[in-house]
Amino acid sequence: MAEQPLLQDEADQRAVLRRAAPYLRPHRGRLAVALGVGLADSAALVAVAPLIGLAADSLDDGDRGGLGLAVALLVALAAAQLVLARVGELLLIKGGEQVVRTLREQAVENLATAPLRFLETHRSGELLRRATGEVAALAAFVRLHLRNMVASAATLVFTLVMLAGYSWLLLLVQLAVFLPLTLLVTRWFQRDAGAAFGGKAGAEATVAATFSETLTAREALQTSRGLTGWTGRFERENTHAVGAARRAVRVENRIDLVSLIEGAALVVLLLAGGWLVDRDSVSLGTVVVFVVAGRNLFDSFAEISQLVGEVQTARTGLARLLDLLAATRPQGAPTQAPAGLPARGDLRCVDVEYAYRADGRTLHGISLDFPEGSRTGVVGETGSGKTTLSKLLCGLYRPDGGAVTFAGTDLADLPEAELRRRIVLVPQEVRMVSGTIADNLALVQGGPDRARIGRTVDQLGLRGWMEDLPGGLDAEVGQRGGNLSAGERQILGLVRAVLADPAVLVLDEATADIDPVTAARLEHALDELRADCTLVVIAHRPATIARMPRVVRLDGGRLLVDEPAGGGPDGGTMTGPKSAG
Ligand SMILES: Nc1ncnc2c1ncn2[C@@H]1O[C@H](COP(=O)(O)OP(=O)(O)OP(=O)(O)O)[C@@H](O)[C@H]1O
Repeated sequence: MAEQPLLQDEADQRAVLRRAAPYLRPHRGRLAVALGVGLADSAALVAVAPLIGLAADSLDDGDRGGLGLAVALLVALAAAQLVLARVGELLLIKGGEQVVRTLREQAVENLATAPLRFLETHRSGELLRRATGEVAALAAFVRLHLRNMVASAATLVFTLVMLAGYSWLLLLVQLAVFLPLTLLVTRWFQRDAGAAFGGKAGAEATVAATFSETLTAREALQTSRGLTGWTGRFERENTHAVGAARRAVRVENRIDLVSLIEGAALVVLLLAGGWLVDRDSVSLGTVVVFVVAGRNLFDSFAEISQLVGEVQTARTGLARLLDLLAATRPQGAPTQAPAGLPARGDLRCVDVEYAYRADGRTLHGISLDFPEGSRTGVVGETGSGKTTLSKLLCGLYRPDGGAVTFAGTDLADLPEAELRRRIVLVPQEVRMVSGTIADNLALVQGGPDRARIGRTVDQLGLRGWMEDLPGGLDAEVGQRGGNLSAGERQILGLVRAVLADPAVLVLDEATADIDPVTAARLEHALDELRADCTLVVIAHRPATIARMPRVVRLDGGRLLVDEPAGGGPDGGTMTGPKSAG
């Protein structure tokens, strides 16, 4: 079984910043300037306390000149701080938003090129949540809290350094009360924060994924049994999510204990300061500096403590997003087609093995040649592995063993765009994007214009059908093509495939939802495709297979029959085991 990176509910929260570094790097200049201005802002704030201390000492000494200077400096500092605070905030928000934008774009790009198996293995709601919800939470953190976080941390450090310059003794007294208790509380918080916040985010993502499945599978769920069972599951997940949110709040509340510790530290500071002034060990101004700066100290610590929850949420979101980016990072994807790769060629699979699960193989040693221009029907009972084979033939899955090659080149060595130019799959369920029919047909590489679309519609004998559609080419297809019937979507899927003019066209039950008369007409038109287009048609409908000169039958993931239809000799190369079928 091919190794699939699986996303975990509780993201890896180690070294989050180091893992985020590649996304920060392009914006490091802007971020450095923003940080520099932020630090200058904090330094200006911290400088207020010594100036008030200077004013207090000048007042105590009757020094009017010193008092005037201190007041003038205070006014200048207040004005500078106002400007620095605003500029720093704007720069930091702008830098942070750029980083978030880079992450968002990368997530969308990675998901658009992620291997099909990765997308199939994860619930789309979960992927959506990581690629949009977590990014939105990060953007909100940047807008609302990042600046406060940086300013508070810088203020805390600068204040400690400044107070140490005034009186080691008073600082030690203050820290002896404040620090050990606060560290204990913080450690208590941190011990459970990762699991609590990760659990909350994971539980919310599960609810979101189930909700999005409710919307996509609502018809199936509307039977009374389906809905009851599903509602029960939704309730259980919801209860779990509420429990996880409560746990996160309880853990977050632990941080509030820091306010109590602050009060105790201030009382101790005033007692010790009064005693030291009484003994002339420190000046009155120094105690004033400690009281004023102490406020900064506690305020910034309180701010940090209050933001710890937000930081943890943002950190968890970032970690979940980074996990998604790591799991979907394009790995060694070829960027250039091998020199001389022809536009047309033989498709071949050699000893192909494939397993979805570790406990059982789906395809066993399939070897088949599809020479250029050949027409092959693939049949087999439900679950025999036809769709799996079609995805391997188109390079949407990588074989666990053996290889699929086009014109002698392993599909794994072809860049995605080159592969799609040559091999196109039309599945039973045709995907559409919102917009008009013309928009959907123009999605083909090269963006065909209306004239070319018109010619292809004519070629497939669909002119009348298209004209009967209200709005014709300009009809809105609705969300996921919901304004069209399943058969109409299939017809458009076929038109789109023919417009792509691939070397190999693989149809997996691509006409199953179309009425037999229209299907026969379309299939006849497909027979008339250019002679060098290889056609592989998977179908249960006998009339569809009857048109094929060669038939391959799968049974339990093994090649049972590979022979010209009706046992004739003109069905193309046969390399697999043959039987009478
Ligand atoms: N995404 C998947 N994850 C796990 N198992 C899968 C997946 N898709 C298919 N299978 C299993 O692989 C086997 C082959 O499935 P496949 O869809 O290839 O059969 P099929 O011949 O195309 O069937 P049908 O005629 O119903 O379309 C089945 O047993 C199926 O349960």
